[in-house]
Amino acid sequence: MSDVPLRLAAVERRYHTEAGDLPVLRGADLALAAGEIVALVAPSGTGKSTLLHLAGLLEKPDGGEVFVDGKAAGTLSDDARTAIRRTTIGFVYQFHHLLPEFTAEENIALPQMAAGVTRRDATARAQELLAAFGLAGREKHRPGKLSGGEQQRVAIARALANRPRILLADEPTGNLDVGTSGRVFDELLEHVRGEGVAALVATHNPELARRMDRIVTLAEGRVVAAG
Ligand SMILES: Nc1ncnc2c1ncn2[C@@H]1O[C@H](COP(=O)(O)OP(=O)(O)OP(=O)(O)O)[C@@H](O)[C@H]1O
Repeated sequence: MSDVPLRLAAVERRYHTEAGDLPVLRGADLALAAGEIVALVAPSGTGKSTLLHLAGLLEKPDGGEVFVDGKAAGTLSDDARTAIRRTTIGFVYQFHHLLPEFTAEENIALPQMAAGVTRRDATARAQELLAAFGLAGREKHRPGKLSGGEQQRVAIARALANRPRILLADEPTGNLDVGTSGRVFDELLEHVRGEGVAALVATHNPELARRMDRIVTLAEGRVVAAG
């Protein structure tokens, strides 16, 4: 295993629009050390989601390379990229994207079963995570029966279920009221630190950003250090 679970090297991404080419990332470099938690704080429209999609191997860069655990993603087959997304990377979004017809426990067990874990072990891990997030007793609830904060806790637990080395989060508490957001965010950080996961977390909230190890921003399509 590499000591640098995630590295972006000279990554470029442009979108083709009716008005012409829109260069969003223009040689972005970023390395996450094992267990390091980095905040990505940048104005709207500067490319935070784009960078997270590339880091998560959901899209391919137009130039440069993304390295996951030292492996150049561009050299991998689609199947190998999918396997890395399942086992090495966890994702949390602003909206929870839980499956409404499944219980909290099943939502956390299913991605583990997709990665080859037995139902029994996946359910045990789901229960352990739900308890760690203060949701013991809510295992059989469907997402619609949970509060916004509880839904987001389940989504975070799901992202950690396969013990990823990397967590990518895009405004993970952006949909919650201020008080709940702060609490859920602290729980996210506690569990990410506890499990030694490297994390890249996009947020508009400077107060939440300061709780992380380091803050970076985007300027002219590149990653630069922020205050
Ligand atoms: N699929 C696409 N096609 C064309 N343009 C796109 C596409 N996706 C993003 N863009 C444009 O690229 C730029 C960066 O978008 P991105 O979503 O990465 O920004 P962001 O920093 O995450 O913004 P926000 O903070 O508002 O979520 C924006 O100008 C956006 O309009």
